[in-house]
Amino acid sequence: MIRFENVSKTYEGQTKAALLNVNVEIEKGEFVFLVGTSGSGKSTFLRLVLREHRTSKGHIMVAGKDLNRLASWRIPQMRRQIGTVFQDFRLLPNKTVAENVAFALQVIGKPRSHIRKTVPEVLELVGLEGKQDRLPDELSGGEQQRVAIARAFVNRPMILIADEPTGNLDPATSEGIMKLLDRINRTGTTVVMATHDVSIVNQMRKRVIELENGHVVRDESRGVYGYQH
Ligand SMILES: Nc1ncnc2c1ncn2[C@@H]1O[C@H](COP(=O)(O)OP(=O)(O)OP(=O)(O)O)[C@@H](O)[C@H]1O
Repeated sequence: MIRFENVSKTYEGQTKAALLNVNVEIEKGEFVFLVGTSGSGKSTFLRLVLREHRTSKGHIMVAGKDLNRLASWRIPQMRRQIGTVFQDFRLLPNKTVAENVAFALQVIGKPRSHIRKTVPEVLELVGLEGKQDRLPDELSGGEQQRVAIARAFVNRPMILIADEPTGNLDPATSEGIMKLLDRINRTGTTVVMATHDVSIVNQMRKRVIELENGHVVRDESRGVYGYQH
């Protein structure tokens, strides 16, 4: 589903590479944690998958397509297949819960009848039934993140990218969010999540890819956050 072939990325004006000779293959339906200290290259990895940046060297294949060869006009179409969730939720503050989720479908031209049917379904899936008319600031952080996940998933993307989705949440709330991401993963969606959350990684026992100074230094199935000694 996602393949990095000898990928290096050096940002403009920088001498040090943010990623260096990264080779990674993520299969359809996998759940992968990306870990590593601040600045190790996790966000760069995710941004390259979204084609927010180009590689400096090497190739990235997403669903069989080489991102370097993708015409610019095809990028929005490619991104529709990838849902994104961030630490800071990024909801539209003046739209209700339902409107935030519906908006994701409106912008890709889905018919109104489809939106009317799909939005309540996905709100139920994320556990927000009854809260569809609230504004984001009338919700807890965990609920806001559920809206963001509903919005990312409503279009049933092949891949869900989550950059520190529990970074602003307490441990109990984070656990609920992880259960939800796990449930989404079980529908067949490939999930790639960058995190610093030790206890979550240790609890979930999924594949762990660790980056250090832009290198992959560890790639373990059913891994833990740090090395086991
Ligand atoms: N837009 C940019 N321009 C220049 N350098 C950048 C840019 N974005 C990231 N970098 C550099 O690339 C390296 C990797 O950064 P990246 O954001 O990928 O790390 P990270 O592992 O996601 O860190 P964090 O856990 O703090 O989010 C760092 O040295 C960073 O300073």
